[in-house]
Amino acid sequence: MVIVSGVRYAYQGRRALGEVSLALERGVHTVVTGTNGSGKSTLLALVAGALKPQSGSVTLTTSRRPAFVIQHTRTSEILPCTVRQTVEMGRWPHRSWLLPLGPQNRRIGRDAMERLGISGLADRQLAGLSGGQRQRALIAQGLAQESDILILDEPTAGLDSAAHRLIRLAVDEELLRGVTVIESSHSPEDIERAERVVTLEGGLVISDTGSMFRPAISATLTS
Ligand SMILES: Nc1ncnc2c1ncn2[C@@H]1O[C@H](COP(=O)(O)OP(=O)(O)OP(=O)(O)O)[C@@H](O)[C@H]1O
Repeated sequence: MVIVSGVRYAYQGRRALGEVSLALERGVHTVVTGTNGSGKSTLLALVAGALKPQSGSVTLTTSRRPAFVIQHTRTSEILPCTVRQTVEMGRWPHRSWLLPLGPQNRRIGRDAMERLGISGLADRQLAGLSGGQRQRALIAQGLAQESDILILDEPTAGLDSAAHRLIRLAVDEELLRGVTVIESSHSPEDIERAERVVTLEGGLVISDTGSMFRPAISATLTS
């Protein structure tokens, strides 16, 4: 589904990612972990196509653009849009050219807000929200894209346990739909739930468990 082959990336000549090669299988939940500055966000941005490899290549065996959810701390504090507008941006690639979003696209946006427990915030400005609320809006935008690859950069960082659980549930639902999920996390709980854990250090992969049995999903969905 995702083939990262000999990828390197440096910011202003300083190495962020050394030579990284990974093949990520369709429908597998991979968590990328590692210390601060180890290159997790850079790797995710390269897979998402938000950054271009300076050498090597990233190949996706899908024609759909991955849904890439950045950390809320990386969004502008002054974005002039509501939560609803933010989430509905996830539907823009699906709308007819220059036309407003139709009822089907709006319904998908509403469903995504509901899954993240933010329907009551729909008309609030994104900039006026707490960090955790803003993070949930960004994740709802990612879900609304209905891509077959969902890339989440530290989606649960700084969230309370209720929000954490909603996000885990949403991710599990995506996995059951066959979506390939790649997320970065420092959380032992998130790492425990992953099928595959890739650990970076200094821009290099220092351990990779490969795909493992997925034990936690059905338990979460039935509890
Ligand atoms: N826009 C940037 N400009 C310059 N250097 C950057 C930039 N973004 C990241 N870096 C550097 O690249 C390296 C990898 O950063 P990256 O954000 O990928 O790490 P990370 O593992 O995601 O870190 P964290 O856990 O703190 O989010 C770090 O040394 C960081 O300082």
